[in-house]
Amino acid sequence: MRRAGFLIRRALAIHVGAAPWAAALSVVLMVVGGLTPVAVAWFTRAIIEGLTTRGTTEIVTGVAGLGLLGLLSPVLAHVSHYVERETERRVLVRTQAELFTAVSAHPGLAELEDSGYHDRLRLAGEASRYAPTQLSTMFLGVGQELITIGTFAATLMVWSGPVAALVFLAAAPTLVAQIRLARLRGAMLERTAPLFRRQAFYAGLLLDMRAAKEIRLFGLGGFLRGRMMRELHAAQDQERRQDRIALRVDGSLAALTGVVSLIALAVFVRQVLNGHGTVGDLVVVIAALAAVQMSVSGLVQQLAMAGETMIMFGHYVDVTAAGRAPAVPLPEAPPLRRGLEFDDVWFRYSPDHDWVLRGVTFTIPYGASLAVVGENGAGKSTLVKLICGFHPPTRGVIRWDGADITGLDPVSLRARISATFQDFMSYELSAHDNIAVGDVTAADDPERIVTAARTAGVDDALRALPRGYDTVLTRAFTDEADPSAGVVLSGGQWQRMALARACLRDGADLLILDEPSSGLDVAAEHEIHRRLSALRRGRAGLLISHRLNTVRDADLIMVLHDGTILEQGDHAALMAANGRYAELFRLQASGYDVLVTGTTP
Ligand SMILES: Nc1ncnc2c1ncn2[C@@H]1O[C@H](COP(=O)(O)OP(=O)(O)OP(=O)(O)O)[C@@H](O)[C@H]1O
Repeated sequence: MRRAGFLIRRALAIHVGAAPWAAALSVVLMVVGGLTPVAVAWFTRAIIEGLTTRGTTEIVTGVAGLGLLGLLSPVLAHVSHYVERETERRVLVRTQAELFTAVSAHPGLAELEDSGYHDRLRLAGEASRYAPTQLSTMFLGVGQELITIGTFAATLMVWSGPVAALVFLAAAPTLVAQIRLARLRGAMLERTAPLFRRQAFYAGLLLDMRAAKEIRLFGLGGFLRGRMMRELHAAQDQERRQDRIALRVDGSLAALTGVVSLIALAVFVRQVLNGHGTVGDLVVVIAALAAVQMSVSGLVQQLAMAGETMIMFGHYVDVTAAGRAPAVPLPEAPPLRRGLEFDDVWFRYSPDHDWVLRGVTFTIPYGASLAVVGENGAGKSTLVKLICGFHPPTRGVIRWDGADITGLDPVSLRARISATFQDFMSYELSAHDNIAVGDVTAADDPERIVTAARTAGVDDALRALPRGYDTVLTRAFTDEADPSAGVVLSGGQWQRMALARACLRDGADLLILDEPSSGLDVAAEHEIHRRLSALRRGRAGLLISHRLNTVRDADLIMVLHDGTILEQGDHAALMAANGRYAELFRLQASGYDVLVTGTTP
């Protein structure tokens, strides 16, 4: 109950904060709406009493009252509709801003890699569109129904206290049942969330341009569609089961209320026949019974929806509350002058996973470069995620100029790092914007964008596009008037774009390059590495690569194997040691000779 109260207060706060005048108007409309049915009943009674007793004043009062209500009601219905729509719009602006601020405020990746968080996020996203408005509207709706029921209760009491009590007691089980049903429905929504998420995933995959080639070549359409439909059927089965329970409960309780109203009506008709009351009184009683029945079913609907909406809104409140800035702001990361140090770092993605890093210790002195090599899954990219503060080390410390990075403000730390990730993004934006996302402060400085593109060796290719740097790099949003407007780059060109993004942050203290040239041809790779080693100069550099010819210039080379450092040293030392590095280097060099000269050494 305390949680329900908290959620309603939060929804009302969003409503009032987004549209204060609309909230005030809604309260007025609620009171007017709640009093209207009883006013209609009493004015009708006045007319009937006037007609039977020839009382002109009563007839005039009744007709004037009904006429006024007849005029006001439709106008107020339109005003109310407008106020609701305007409130929805303003609340949506507020909730979308709040939700996406919270999502991007998460400093790490742990939440985003958690499927439970994605379910909550999906529900929170849905809730942000309607829940706060619906909850506050329901709160007002319940208020309106209670005013109507209260005023009619007083009316029925005038004629027969016990019958009035019976009518209201009959409504009690309905209300209790609705609260139970709302809980069941909430639990059902949580069970169906993962099913709908997977259904959306398969649907998205079927529509994804990047997946289109493999889906067609491997004939995956039917397979993926089958999985999508399986998830949809499973989710709908849960919904159907819930709807059938609601049908049984609601149907029985509605019949009970109907029977009780019928008994009450028979009692009142008998009372009038026995001379205790007039035809006008009977009209009011009939109106009261009908109104109470309507209001109870209105309340039932409001409460049924309120329970469900509250659970959905709860996800919104939880998601937006998490990821807020810490109460005590962390100190900013200082400029890197000494270096970056890993001190006995152990890491696993969760307690259920195996260790990925097992006691890794190394230092990248400022001004020097470290190259990390090792087989697939050795933990190389995980090192990058830890340096960027996406995950904290499970044990051990990473120091940035001597300071533990978990104690530093992550935003300021990342501002001092530039990186190309192995799984870099290809944004469906213009070529200019695709580079500018590396440092949005350069968005209005074409000179910096072009310089970065030149360093990454992609400037010529971008100039040759139909609209140069303004060409949109996707065919998904093509302009019908100009079909050449959208262009798709090659894999290697996209990799250069990712490099250009990293080059744009030319003031960064640490440059991280994770497989920066895996998609480039041999000549291009050589050229790019020449430029990148110039870029690394005068700062700390971390290069991860499977192509050992690209790492030989690094000051220190580290071979990672199953999360531990197998060997380290510069190229010459490692070759002399004749260990794993030397073995791999010779293997690759022989492959290269076969490729280039057609001879084996
Ligand atoms: N988000 C994650 N959650 C759980 N396990 C993960 C996650 N990311 C990576 N791993 C696991 O961590 C291990 C190391 O992965 P990592 O990407 O660091 O390897 P890598 O050395 O960069 O490999 P590659 O050369 O193939 O890029 C792998 O076993 C991988 O399955």
